[in-house]
Amino acid sequence: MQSPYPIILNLADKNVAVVGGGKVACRKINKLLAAGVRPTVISPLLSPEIQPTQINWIPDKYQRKYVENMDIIITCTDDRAVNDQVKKEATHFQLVNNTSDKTNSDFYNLATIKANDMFISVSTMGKSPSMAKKMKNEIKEWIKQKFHKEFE
Ligand SMILES: C[C@@]1(CC(=O)O)c2cc3[nH]c(cc4nc(cc5[nH]c(cc(n2)[C@H]1CCC(=O)O)[C@@](C)(CC(=O)O)[C@@H]5CCC(=O)O)C(CC(=O)O)=C4CCC(=O)O)c(CCC(=O)O)c3CC(=O)O
Ligand SMILES: NC(=O)C1=CN([C@@H]2O[C@H](COP(=O)(O)OP(=O)(O)OC[C@H]3O[C@@H](n4cnc5c(N)ncnc54)[C@H](O)[C@@H]3O)[C@@H](O)[C@H]2O)C=CC1
Repeated sequence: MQSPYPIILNLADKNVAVVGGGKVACRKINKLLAAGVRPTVISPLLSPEIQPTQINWIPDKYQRKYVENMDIIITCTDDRAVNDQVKKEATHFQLVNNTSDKTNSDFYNLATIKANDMFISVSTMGKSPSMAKKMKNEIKEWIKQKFHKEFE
């Protein structure tokens, strides 16, 4: 992403779908739950760490009809063709995070630190997610030492 536009979203009244129910879906779902969203999850299988009671689970393979009224769609199946299909079938008004193809994605997720009224995030603009995670952890340590704060 050459020229990103950074924002903080209020998703309280938005419909958010996650396509896929594996390891990556679990990470995205946890962040959505922390943002006060009850996501709709479309996946035949759910990883054991995902609590079915916390989501609206559609236990089926992706079909366009399941995401028609969604504002945001995060697609993270292990089938790249399905992820591409989700992106292709989305309307102009839907924002899609295609987790398996950063060149074909409307937005990226960030590595984040939340503490009281502070929200700190790191992005490598898609170049190295593991570096973003590493840097986030180093910043967290630095802030802890400097300000003696606890972080989520
Ligand atoms: C483009 C982006 C799209 C998006 O997901 O939004 C994306 C894409 C991809 N990630 C991949 C791999 C990994 N991602 C992580 C971790 C995180 N990934 C996150 C974000 C993003 N990942 C967006 C850009 C972020 C940026 O700009 O820096 C974080 C920051 C936020 C979050 O997910 O919430 C979160 C850290 C959470 C934290 O804070 O701890 C780890 C490490 C781990 O799991 O421990 C690995 C394995 C190691 C590695 O390969 O680096 C692959 C390769 C898949 C493959 O082919 O195997 C792709 C696909 C591709 O690059 O096209
Ligand atoms: N952006 C990121 O942070 C990262 C992205 N990835 C990408 O994410 C993909 C998924 O990785 P994991 O979660 O580890 O895989 P996983 O194997 O744990 O989970 C895959 C999930 O997709 C579901 N699924 C498969 N076909 C489906 C369909 N047609 N409709 C709906 N759901 C379907 C399965 O039921 C399963 O729950 C990887 O293939 C990789 O491309 C991988 C690591 C990090």
